[in-house]
Amino acid sequence: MLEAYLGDLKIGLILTDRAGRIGGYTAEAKRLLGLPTGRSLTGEALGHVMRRWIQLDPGERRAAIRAHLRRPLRDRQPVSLDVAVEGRDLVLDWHPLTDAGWTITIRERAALLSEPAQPEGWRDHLTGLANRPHFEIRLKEAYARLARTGERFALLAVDLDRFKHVNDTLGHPIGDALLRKVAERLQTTLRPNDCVARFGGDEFAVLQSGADDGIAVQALAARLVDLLGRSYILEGHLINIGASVGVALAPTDGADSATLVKNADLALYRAKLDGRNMFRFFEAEMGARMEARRQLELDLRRALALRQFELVYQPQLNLQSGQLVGCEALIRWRHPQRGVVSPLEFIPLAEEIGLIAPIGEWVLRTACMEAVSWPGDFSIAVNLSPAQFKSKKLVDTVKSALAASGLAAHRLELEITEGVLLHENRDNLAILHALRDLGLRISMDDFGTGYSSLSYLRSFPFDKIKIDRSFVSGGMTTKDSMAIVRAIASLGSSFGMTTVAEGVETPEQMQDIRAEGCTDVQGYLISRPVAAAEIVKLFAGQRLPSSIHQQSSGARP
Ligand SMILES: Nc1nc2c(ncn2[C@@H]2O[C@@H]3COP(=O)(O)O[C@H]4[C@@H](O)[C@H](n5cnc6c(=O)[nH]c(N)nc65)O[C@@H]4COP(=O)(O)O[C@H]3[C@H]2O)c(=O)[nH]1
Repeated sequence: MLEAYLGDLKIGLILTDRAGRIGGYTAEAKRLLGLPTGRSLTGEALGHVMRRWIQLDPGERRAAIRAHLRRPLRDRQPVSLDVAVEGRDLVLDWHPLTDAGWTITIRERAALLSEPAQPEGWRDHLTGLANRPHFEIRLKEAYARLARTGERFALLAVDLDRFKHVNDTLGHPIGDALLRKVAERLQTTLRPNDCVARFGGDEFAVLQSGADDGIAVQALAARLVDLLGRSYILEGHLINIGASVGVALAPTDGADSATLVKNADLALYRAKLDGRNMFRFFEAEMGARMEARRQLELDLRRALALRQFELVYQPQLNLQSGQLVGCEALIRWRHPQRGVVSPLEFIPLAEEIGLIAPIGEWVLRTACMEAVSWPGDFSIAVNLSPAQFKSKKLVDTVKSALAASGLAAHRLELEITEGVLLHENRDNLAILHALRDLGLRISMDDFGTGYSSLSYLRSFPFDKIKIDRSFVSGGMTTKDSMAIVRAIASLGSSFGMTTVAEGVETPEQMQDIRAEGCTDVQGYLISRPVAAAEIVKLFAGQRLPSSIHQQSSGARP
């Protein structure tokens, strides 16, 4: 008989006939499958033998295993299955034989590892998920399977959004508990041959096998984002985090593990840049875009030292007096090859790579130095990015810029956006109060575009509200926009704040803004942002377009 013939070959091997009855097997196969040594398997149906240990699995997985095997076995295609039998991680491979039977090889995963590791050595200690070395082996196996059977697969790189915040505010024990919960949720999405791993920190990865169509991969990616983004309750804390997912498909997005991992990471990076809490599939141009960004980052790191920044100034007009009252400083980056780079392009990058503090300090010092030489009492407004509030030095930097330039504090205005007050940030509120105590003014920029603009007015006594230009020259219907402008202007007037309408481009817009009760305007109609020498001339001569003079003195054009 075959059993005697195969003897005690040290591999797990089972042969079946076309009807699925066992014709031969090795003792190792019995050992691995946890079957009693004395019992002969010859003539038994393989399905019957398998049922015993499939039964050990929870119901959901049992059905999944059957579904996983059904089609390949029917179509006589090779198929692999990962199962746990009596604590052993096994890999079973079915191969069709020419006589219509099958060979089934059974291997213990430990034997697949190059170094003799215990199962615990494959696990992430905190969550019990696979760890990176184990995941890499599974990836290699998936590639081997792909070569053998053509079975495609997907790699989903998962990163938690705002995890660091939970760790920082609620402490590491809660952070750890949260990671365990995330692991549990991830495991519920698994099918028999999938693998989920924690790479460390809040980085996870899922290997989705049998990903022959993008639809199944997309469904899993969407499910991960949804599942991990649902609220968690841990030790009485309601915790809301999100998850970003980057997807790379094998073999299209990577012919080897390293490329696939790199491309899934690029897609993940894109998901984060696009606003987090979403998934993105890898696209070939992501690599090129990443490279372009890396180059921009290198250039930006050198820009301060190479003196490539300059400031332009955009004046603001008081509607009642018809006089210019001050201006906003806006940064420009004059790059030798790229030309003038917009702050919208490089400020977010500077925030991300930690360069905003030195750049912001340069803006502040330069603006104060320039403004001190202007005639009269014109104010100078400087934008502060929320990231600048992270530095403990902000108040000292402002103090020092005022002292070094000799600019009177009441002439300096700092513009902040809602990011500074998001989540009722107490530290930032304390910094704002300390800044105001220096005698300068604080204004709320881009008002009306945030989530809860009105509530910010309650949390801090702003001196000025700047109404976002989308309400003035943006796409909203004029009627709706003007209703909002009117509401903000009346709010400002009852709080005793100046209200500046931004982005005024036409005499008609200016006329409407005046009718709604705003106190000041800023926009291309008054002047585009201009160089320092030019703003001095504007202030000295008050040379404004005639339509503005007519309007500001009350006449209708
Ligand atoms: N279509 C139109 N646009 C108008 C008009 N009037 C002014 N603008 C533009 O609107 C932006 C106003 O600045 P912001 O809302 O503070 O928005 C600023 C601000 O958030 C940021 N930014 C600029 N300079 C600095 C800086 O020194 N530090 C920081 N942290 N952010 C800055 O970059 C944003 C964009 O700045 P810019 O590109 O200079 O764009 C400026 C200005 O050129 C108009 O009538 N029509």
